[in-house]
Amino acid sequence: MTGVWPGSRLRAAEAAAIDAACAAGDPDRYMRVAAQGIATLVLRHLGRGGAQVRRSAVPVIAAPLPQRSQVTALAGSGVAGARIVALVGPGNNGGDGLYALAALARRGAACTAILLAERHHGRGAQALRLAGGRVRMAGTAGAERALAAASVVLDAALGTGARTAGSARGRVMAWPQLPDAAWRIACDLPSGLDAEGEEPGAGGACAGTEVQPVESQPVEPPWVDTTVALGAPSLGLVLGRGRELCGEVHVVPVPGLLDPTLLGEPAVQLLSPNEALDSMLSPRAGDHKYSRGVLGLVAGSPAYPGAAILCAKAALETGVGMLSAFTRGTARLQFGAAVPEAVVSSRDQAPDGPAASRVNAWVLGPGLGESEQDLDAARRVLASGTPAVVDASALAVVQLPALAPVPVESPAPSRPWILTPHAGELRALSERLGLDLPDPARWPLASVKQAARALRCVVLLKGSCTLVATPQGQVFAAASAGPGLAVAGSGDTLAGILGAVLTTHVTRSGAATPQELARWAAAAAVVHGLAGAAAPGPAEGLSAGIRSVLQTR
Ligand SMILES: NC(=O)C1=CN([C@@H]2O[C@H](COP(=O)(O)OP(=O)(O)OC[C@H]3O[C@@H](n4cnc5c(N)ncnc54)[C@H](O)[C@@H]3O)[C@@H](O)[C@H]2O)[C@@H](O)CC1
Ligand SMILES: Nc1ncnc2c1ncn2[C@@H]1O[C@H](COP(=O)(O)OP(=O)(O)O)[C@@H](O)[C@H]1O
Repeated sequence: MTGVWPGSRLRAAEAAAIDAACAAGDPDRYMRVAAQGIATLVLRHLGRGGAQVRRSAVPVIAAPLPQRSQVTALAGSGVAGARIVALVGPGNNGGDGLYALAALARRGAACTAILLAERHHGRGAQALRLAGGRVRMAGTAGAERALAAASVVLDAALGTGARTAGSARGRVMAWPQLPDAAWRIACDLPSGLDAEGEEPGAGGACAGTEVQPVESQPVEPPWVDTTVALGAPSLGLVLGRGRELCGEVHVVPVPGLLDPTLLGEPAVQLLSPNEALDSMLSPRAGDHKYSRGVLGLVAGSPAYPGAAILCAKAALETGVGMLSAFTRGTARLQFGAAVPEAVVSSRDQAPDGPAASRVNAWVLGPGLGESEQDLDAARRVLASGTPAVVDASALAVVQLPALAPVPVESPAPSRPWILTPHAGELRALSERLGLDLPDPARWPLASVKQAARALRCVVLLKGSCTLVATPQGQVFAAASAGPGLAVAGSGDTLAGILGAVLTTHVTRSGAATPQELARWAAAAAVVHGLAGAAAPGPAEGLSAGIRSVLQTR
């Protein structure tokens, strides 16, 4: 897993190492390592990958869309003569950019640094000049020409220091438009994106929004094809607009820079595709359908028959031993015809009828509807204490725990549930139960943590980066999904994947800790995102996407 921290924590954890490098007479020691990482990613784009890039060849976050710039033809054509421009800000982010350009100029690229402010990193600029590169002020004819001709643009205007601008707040930097036709790479994070801000009250802004300088206009962060996080990724890359703007994210290790004791626990842990796929249990040689696990489904209603079908198909593709569906009316017939593998019973059989006796875990909610009769079935299942995914309209039956919140050290959850709201559903839950959560659309991390703590169960908040919190405050994240998943029925598919993962795990290993539940939930969300990328289009196709993703294991 890759830890993600607020920018201020990263800055605090690197301060001592940078001070020590200064005292030793080599203040730019870490900056040169970071710059080498940036340069090698540019070289890889140009078709001349270096060793460091091969080591970090798998990005921690894959681009949500195919690369947006149009310059794919350049890839493979090599570095000699490539026109590379860096937009250089006044701080150390600009220093990274200057040193990276210097490294690329030494490899034969035609490199120009465009200074966005008078103040800049002098030694970095000197290194660039010595390597044969040019330094131009923004707004000059030379700068404009270089920018227009660039095939690669490095955004090194602002990094994690953007928010702590201090005296520079109010001074507006020259901010040229990045050319669409160039491949764009950001140094640490797209400039002007806030790396901070987990919760309201800490300065107003939240991670992943544009920084708000006190007196000047907010800087509009650019979108880029690739972001190179230096040392470790900051929260701005996963929250808010981060997923939309940062493209593919690579972490360049900068050994010795970050002091682990000052860094502490990450705010969020990102699950990689491989880690997620490893959480998908394959059947063992001796398995039979019951040892593999039976998933119970309280879903579908005459008004919404399709959601239960999408959910069931996703669960079957992910892999369960058996699926037992409890539905009603005309939905029962439709479900039986569409999912012939399932045993279909009437809703009032859940969870005590014979067909429910072997159910190891439940999914409640997809297409359930709002009638009291249907919601009662969900209530009965929750009262049974069997692990459950609580989705869609079933969220309406969740109540606050009877006891005061948080026996934080409790090893197993008394409520082995995974709630799966999107921001609107979490807001509604918060209002109904008087939780007083911050707005989940604006403060996803704070709201999901507070919800999990108050409800004393695992909460998965859906979004472009899906966050899963335990009552103890640990948060896992899935950032594999693209906006193609924003289609009706996509959430039902996630519930099905999650139901299958939950069922197979609890059947094999028994009671689960909240941390295990949360990790499985994040794994399911990663697979959901990968399935969306493999099978773009209507949600019906996501089952085929799941199959192709799981075949890569
Ligand atoms: N010093 C080192 O050895 C290392 C530095 N690192 C880099 O350093 C960055 C942080 O550097 P800094 O702390 O210098 O901060 P930044 O370079 O991110 O930006 C802060 C600078 O920009 C100015 N500024 C901020 N907002 C402004 C605005 N709206 N208009 C005009 N000026 C504005 C501030 O006064 C300050 O000088 C990281 O993001 C990373 O890129 C990494 O390379 C790791 C190693
Ligand atoms: N822009 C986006 N980028 C990535 N994933 C998205 C985006 N929009 C939606 N999703 C994902 O798609 C799913 C939508 O779920 P939901 O809103 O419950 O849909 P429905 O109820 O129609 O099935 C969630 O898993 C969410 O994380």
